[in-house]
Amino acid sequence: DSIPNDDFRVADISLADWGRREIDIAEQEMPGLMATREKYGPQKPLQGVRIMGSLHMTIQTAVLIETLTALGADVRWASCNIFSTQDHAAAAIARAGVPVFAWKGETLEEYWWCTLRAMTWPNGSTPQLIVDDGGDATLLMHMGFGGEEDPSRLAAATDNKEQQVIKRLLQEVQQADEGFWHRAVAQWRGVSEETTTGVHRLYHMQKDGSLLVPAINVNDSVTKSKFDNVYGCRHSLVDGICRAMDVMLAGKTAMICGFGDVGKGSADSLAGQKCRILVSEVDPICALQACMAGYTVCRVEDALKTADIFVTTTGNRDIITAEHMSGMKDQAIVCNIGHFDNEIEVDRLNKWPGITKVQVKPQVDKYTFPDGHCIYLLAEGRLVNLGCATGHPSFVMSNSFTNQVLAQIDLWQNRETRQVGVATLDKKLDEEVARLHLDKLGAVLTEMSQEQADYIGVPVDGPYKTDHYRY
Ligand SMILES: NC(=O)c1ccc[n+]([C@@H]2O[C@H](COP(=O)([O-])OP(=O)(O)OC[C@H]3O[C@@H](n4cnc5c(N)ncnc54)[C@H](O)[C@@H]3O)[C@@H](O)[C@H]2O)c1
Ligand SMILES: Nc1ncnc2c1ncn2CC[C@H](O)C(=O)O
Repeated sequence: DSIPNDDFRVADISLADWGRREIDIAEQEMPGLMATREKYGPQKPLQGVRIMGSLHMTIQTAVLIETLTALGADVRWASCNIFSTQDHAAAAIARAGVPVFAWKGETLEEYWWCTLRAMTWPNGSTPQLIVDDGGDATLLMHMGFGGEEDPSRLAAATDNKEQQVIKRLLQEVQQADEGFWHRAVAQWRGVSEETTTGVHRLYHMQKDGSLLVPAINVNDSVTKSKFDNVYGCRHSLVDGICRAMDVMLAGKTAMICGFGDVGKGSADSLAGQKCRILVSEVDPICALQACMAGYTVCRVEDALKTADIFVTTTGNRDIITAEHMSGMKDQAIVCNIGHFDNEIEVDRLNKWPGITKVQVKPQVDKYTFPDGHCIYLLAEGRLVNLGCATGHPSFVMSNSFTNQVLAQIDLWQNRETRQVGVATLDKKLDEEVARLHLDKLGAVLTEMSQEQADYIGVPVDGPYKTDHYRY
């Protein structure tokens, strides 16, 4: 059980030493973050800044947190997924004195309670900056603010369980302190968003005029999305499926839904294990890319009788329906590596007439349909690499998180002038992040002569590409 405490809540604080030992290893694999501590540590650019994070509480995130505190920040943290916390990482961070509210296997009510606690300092103050992953912290701030503008918004009925949980929590806050969210937004200077789905949410709010603060889209730094989303998933998808099912992958047929950054890495992950790869796509360009990779492009419904493994990677909803699962091969494995669990119709699966569900082990559920065939759903449709394994390894997360730290510094240093809206980091910073990670791999860069630089029209020291260049 989690251990109640005045200003942190983790599963088991006695795991802290184990967490610390693994953080020590991770630091050796995260040169970008360690270089950022060395470069910016002395000047403490985030001195005293209240930063709240809503981002998977993993060993890698622990190194991010301790980089932010090394730069002077006053940090509080929650995870952005009910299954993604690594309890020994949370324990180590709590032991280091950072208020963290996260444990693997939170209920939805506990998840949103953790998010609110991470947002609320003991003296009642709230974050000046947010590090968000998927946009749940940004959502809570905006829904809270909106609920104070118009309380009927919180009273509006919804059949979505998570929305019900959030609205109940916000009504409790409103009863306790009706001006809380207006004061919170008045203190809030910006948010840096980690992932594709969270960035979609930000652009949507920018477009409908509801965005309340400046935001930096970290996902679209090349050294984030073309690394974490691709190579991180290539590494951690197969890890998640193997830890969950320990099934022989070679020779089996895998259906990858979506062939964007995550889909490309996911397809390579299972192709690397000699699976036959099918791909579904709505975008003809990505579909053509899948063909060029030698994969078969078809629809989910075309694969039901042939695919042994289904992986959703779209950031969209209802990709694998309950009907799809009712028509799948016996023993099919179904999982999602997109940010939210709505890619698979889990609620409708649970309500399917005559369905039976048996938990094989945590995050592995066996569903048997009335006709006798069964499917295995991993991590209840939540992102399988963090729910069934430990997510991406440290080196690739160092690229993502170095962008996060640079974004937090940028948001704070430009807080007086930056406009409300969504921006990305400069290409020079993107190239600097890549540069920080080359030595670790023994890469030796070539330097252009001035004549060469002039010939291709770029500065000798970069930026080396135009803003519209596609890597
Ligand atoms: N689990 C992880 O470690 C991890 C890491 C990075 C990103 N993500 C998440 O993964 C998701 C995908 O991210 P991305 O960067 O690859 O996005 P992306 O936009 O590059 O790719 C998504 C692809 O899905 C396709 N798609 C959309 N609807 C579809 C449908 N109905 N059927 C088939 N294809 C469809 C799109 O055309 C697009 O090519 C997001 O939710 C993102 O937040 C997860
Ligand atoms: N090890 C990890 N620590 C923190 N975040 C991680 C890790 N592995 C993947 N991610 C990113 C998840 C992705 O950004 C998402 O949440 O959609």
